[in-house]
Amino acid sequence: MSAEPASQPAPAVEISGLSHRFGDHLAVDSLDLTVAPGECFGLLGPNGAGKTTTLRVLNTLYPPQSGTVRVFGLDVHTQAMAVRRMLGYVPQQLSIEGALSGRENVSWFARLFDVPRRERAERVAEVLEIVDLTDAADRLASTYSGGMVRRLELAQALVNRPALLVLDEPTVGLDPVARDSVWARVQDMQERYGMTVLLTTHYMEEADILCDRVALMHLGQLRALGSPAELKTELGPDASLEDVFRHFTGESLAAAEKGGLRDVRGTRRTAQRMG
Ligand SMILES: Nc1ncnc2c1ncn2[C@@H]1O[C@H](COP(=O)(O)OP(=O)(O)OP(=O)(O)O)[C@@H](O)[C@H]1O
Repeated sequence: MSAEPASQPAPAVEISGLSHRFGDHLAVDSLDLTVAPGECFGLLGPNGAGKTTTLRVLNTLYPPQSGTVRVFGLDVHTQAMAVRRMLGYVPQQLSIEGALSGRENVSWFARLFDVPRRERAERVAEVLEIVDLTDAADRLASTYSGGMVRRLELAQALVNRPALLVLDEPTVGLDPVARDSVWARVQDMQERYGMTVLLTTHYMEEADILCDRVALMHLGQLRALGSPAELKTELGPDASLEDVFRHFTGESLAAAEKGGLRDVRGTRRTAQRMG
């Protein structure tokens, strides 16, 4: 009897022919993308490239208008609840409640994501420890610095031990030390639990260091795909990932960062409202 062929593990993310319109505007245009399990994958591109829209379809927030999106083989449209259980998501906008303590914020997410009641307190303490917020856990979140708020959001996203962690510009508006601290936690989690990470960032040096592969999007379309090293080598011996970005989008990073600053101001306004 011939042996059964070994079945391939499903990709962590499989996007085929995804398009998404807002009225007449085509925000995502026939996107095909596959992310392997365990990979750290960066979705890059200037403001308005379609990155957040893609993540929102993936996160089951928007139903796919055309094409298919699967997370570990599960269809985001027909198996949305099962997909949500596999996901941790840190959105661009702040998602924490300033009038609750750090611990209460994470506990609330643990309830929301069906972490069994008996395990909740322990899991909440575990993720607060991972993001180095144990000492501050019982302070109101409105007293946290920007970096602490981002680390708290990371703790929220991690509390259900997601197989896929989706981060939409998690370090925007943070100083370099706080940014490093967020990424160190993400890498630690990835190593500990073999998590797949899909992130967007406007910081090319971060993408270069952190990501196994990156996709460059522009005007809703995929323009380049590969490891940072491959993309840089294709462009020239001394090319940086910023050069690759400029080459494929025709935009300067300064323009992209201008949008980033807009986001920072928005983030800060939200933080002020919280506090
Ligand atoms: N809810 C919406 N209604 C109308 N247009 C939208 C909506 N959300 C996004 N868009 C438009 O779709 C396009 C893609 O937006 P998206 O937020 O996905 O881009 P992005 O690559 O994430 O940009 P950024 O880096 O600024 O976050 C943009 O032109 C944007 O203005």
